[in-house]
Amino acid sequence: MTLITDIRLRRILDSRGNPTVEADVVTESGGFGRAAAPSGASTGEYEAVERPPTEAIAAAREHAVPRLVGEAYAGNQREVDSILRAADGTDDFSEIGANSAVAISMAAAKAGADVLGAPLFQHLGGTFRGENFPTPLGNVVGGGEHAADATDIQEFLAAPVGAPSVEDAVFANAAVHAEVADLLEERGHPSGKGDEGAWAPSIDDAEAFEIVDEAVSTVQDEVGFNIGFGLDVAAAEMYDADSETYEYESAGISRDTEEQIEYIADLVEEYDLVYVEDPLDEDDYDAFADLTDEVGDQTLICGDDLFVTNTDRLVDGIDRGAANSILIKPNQIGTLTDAFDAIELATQNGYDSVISHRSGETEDTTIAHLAVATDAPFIKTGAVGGERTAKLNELIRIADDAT
Ligand SMILES: C=C(OP(=O)(O)O)C(=O)O
Ligand SMILES: [Mg+2]
Repeated sequence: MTLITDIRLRRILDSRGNPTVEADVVTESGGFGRAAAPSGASTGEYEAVERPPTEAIAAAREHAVPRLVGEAYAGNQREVDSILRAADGTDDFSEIGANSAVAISMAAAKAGADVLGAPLFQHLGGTFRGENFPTPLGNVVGGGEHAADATDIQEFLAAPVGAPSVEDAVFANAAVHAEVADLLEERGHPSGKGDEGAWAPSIDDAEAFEIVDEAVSTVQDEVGFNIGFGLDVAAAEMYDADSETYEYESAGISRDTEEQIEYIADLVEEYDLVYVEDPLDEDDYDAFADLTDEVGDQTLICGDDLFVTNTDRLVDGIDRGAANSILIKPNQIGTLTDAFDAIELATQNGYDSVISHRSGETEDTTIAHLAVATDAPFIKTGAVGGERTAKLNELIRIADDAT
């Protein structure tokens, strides 16, 4: 019943106005799944390769589609994904593009769920999935590669860890986002938004810390539950390999690796940070390990560019005690099977998985289902903006249907 009978690929728009790949998968019994690839801006050096969509689509039509249509079952995700890997023939999806691969992989999962008449999270997670829902990390102020002339740290995140429900958490993040706008206005920094819908004011990180801290406290008092504070430093983007320093350009500060570790450890203390992503360069496992040693019992130290959803890199991290959490972005690795394998390996080794959007997104909601299916403690998918609220609203619907 889930034999794949047709795959269609097309170019559609992403949230930055760039083209991306969308896939439709149809099965023998009329099951249908549609999914689209997201796209990063602060991409990790070791990510699977995103090809220009026209090339990725042509290559997938030539190499992957004929091997899947009439041959693979959408309900058998591992089979679909191993055919995608074999059809590509490289380690990094540089032939058919990780964008074509992930779109087909996710569309096949949705077609498989459709045939079963089950929601995607249940198809992926099975009946014995956990009963928890992820806490959304809401990007409220940001810069780095996501906005020009804004903060050096890429993302200042609200983390409503005490929220009694997904719905309360989603609305709390939106409230922090709105409160930040008021504070920026009061301080004379009216601001536009970056790629993920966070405010992108022309201020330095020190002022952003003050503003987000105040906004989080104000909303916390209003809603009556705990809202934490988190960061995606995206430090690989500010690391200068020649001078071996982290360059904070808006503040005119340069930190060597030791200073960077101490700076981050101090921030964890001062702001009681519950989440710190990519605080160090993507090649520096040892520095990640040192920081994890220092503050890993107080906060999540999450590897995004460090691990790129790749089990080989995660094994290296586990061996060296680098980080205690992994960011999961299916398009970084190319298939849902690879993403699941990374989550499973992480769980077995006491690392928390955080499911994530990309800065370039579509209305696709697969990651909301992936987070619920895998019992992930956090999902990072923005606070406001249509392509972000697509996932947040889907989470609210999933929680509503599942409880
Ligand atoms: C979502 C992120 O940004 P991008 O998609 O640009 O890598 C990130 O760095 O976590
Ligand atoms: Mg990141």
